[in-house]
Formats: sequence, structure tokens, C-alpha cells
Amino acid sequence: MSRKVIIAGNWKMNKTAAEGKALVDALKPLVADVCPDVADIVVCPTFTTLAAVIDAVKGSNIKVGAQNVHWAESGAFTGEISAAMLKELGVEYVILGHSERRQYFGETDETVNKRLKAALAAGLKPIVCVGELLEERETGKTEKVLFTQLEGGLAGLSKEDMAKVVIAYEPVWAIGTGKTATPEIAEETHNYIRCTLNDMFGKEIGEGVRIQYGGSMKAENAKELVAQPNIDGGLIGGAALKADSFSALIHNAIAG
Ligand SMILES: O=C[C@H](O)COP(=O)(O)O
Repeated sequence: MSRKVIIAGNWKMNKTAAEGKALVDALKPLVADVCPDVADIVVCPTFTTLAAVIDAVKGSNIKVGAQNVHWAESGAFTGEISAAMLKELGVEYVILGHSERRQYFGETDETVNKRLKAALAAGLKPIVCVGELLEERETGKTEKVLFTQLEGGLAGLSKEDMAKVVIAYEPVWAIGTGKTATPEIAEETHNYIRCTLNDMFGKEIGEGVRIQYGGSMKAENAKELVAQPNIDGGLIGGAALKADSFSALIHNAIAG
């Protein structure tokens, strides 16, 4: 099954509204040649930068995602943002369960699952992150960890809902470290994720789910990674913070 490439830039806690607008203004002409039928290009700024970026991408082929969402519709949840608030702004995608949320902010598979259901109910397109720690890989626990994250994070989803979800495989040891998983290691793990999704939701759904790789992906390695049969794009941190490096990565990924 052919799956459309999806390259998403996770800006993490970088870029003020003015800086985000400047980045998008510089990126637009560089990626204007990328046909929306060939690849989805997404940028995911901080909450406070979303409005400026949504305005700046108008009329372009760049889509916008948020980096998190709360599961409740409204209420006494100081500091949180609801799915309806993101939808109202014009947000299309939302990253859920990033390893930095799991590591620093107590995110669990259960809370990922609650956020996921709220995002889907509001019509947002979720990017659900999974990935193992270095110690887990070195002790042979990668598949067990991924299975647990997928089983818990995607619990209770219908086939119809799962068809709207993107999975991002991010080995934690490769994030921001410059250590990329080799294309072989990444493909082997993506294939495991694909097989698990096939078992959970049926092949007709699992084969269609896009699985991004994340972890020190850059222009130099994007082509080889995305050329793998089960790698359908990337979730990019550092290399998404400059228009020229993100554009080069996107073009190389599409060539993969
Ligand atoms: O969400 C993006 C990932 O955490 C990858 O970050 P990185 O490209 O800086 O390694």
C-alpha cells in the first residue's frame, strides 16, 4: 500500500511568534514545489506561536500542529489547552506522548490515550509518539516497550479512528543526540510497529497507518530512512528550526 509521506517539524520550546512567522515566511517559497498529493508538510510551534504561524501559512502547502492537548473539554485545569481551543485556531495536527512529555511531565500511556480520544473527537489529526530508552534497547526490551505503549496509548480506538492516526517512532537515545538509528534498525522497528498495528486493528487499517521516524533526522540521512518500506516520513526537532535545513530534509525525504 502506498502511503503519503508526512514530515512534521516539532519546534519544541523554541521560536516566539515573530520568530515562528519569520521561519514560515522563509520556508514557504522553499517548499512551494512540494505537491500536497506527494507529502504533508507540518510545523508544530508552541501554543503561543500557533496563531501567528496559522496566519503565515495561509495559501501555502504547510499545515500546522500543536505539541499537546488536554483531554477535558473545559474546566479547572490551570495551564492546559483543550482540543476545541486548538480547532478554533485552525490547528490540524497534534503531537501526543512525545518522550519529553513522558520524561519531564509525567505523561503515561493512559494519559496519551485520553488525549488521543479528545483529539479525535474534536477532529484533530493525532501524531502519537512511541520509543524506547537506550537501556531498554540494550537489554532487548524494545519490542516489549513499544507493544505496551501501542496497546495502552491506542486502547479502545475504533478502526475508523485508527485510520486517522499517525505514529511517530522516536528512539529516545536518538533524540537531539546526533545518533540516528541506522535505516536497518529503524526499518526493523517500524516493521514491528506495523505488524503490531495489523494485529490490533487488522491489516486493512495497519497497512495504511503512516509511521514517522524521529531522532536526529536531517537532510543527510532523510532519503535513506524514508526509502525504507515502513518509514513514511519524519518527526523532526533540531533540523526543523531553520528554513533551509528543513526544506533540504523535506526534499531529500520525498526523493527516498
Ligand atoms: O520531535 C522530534 C524529535 O524529538 C526529534 O528531535 P531531533 O530531530 O532534534 O533529534
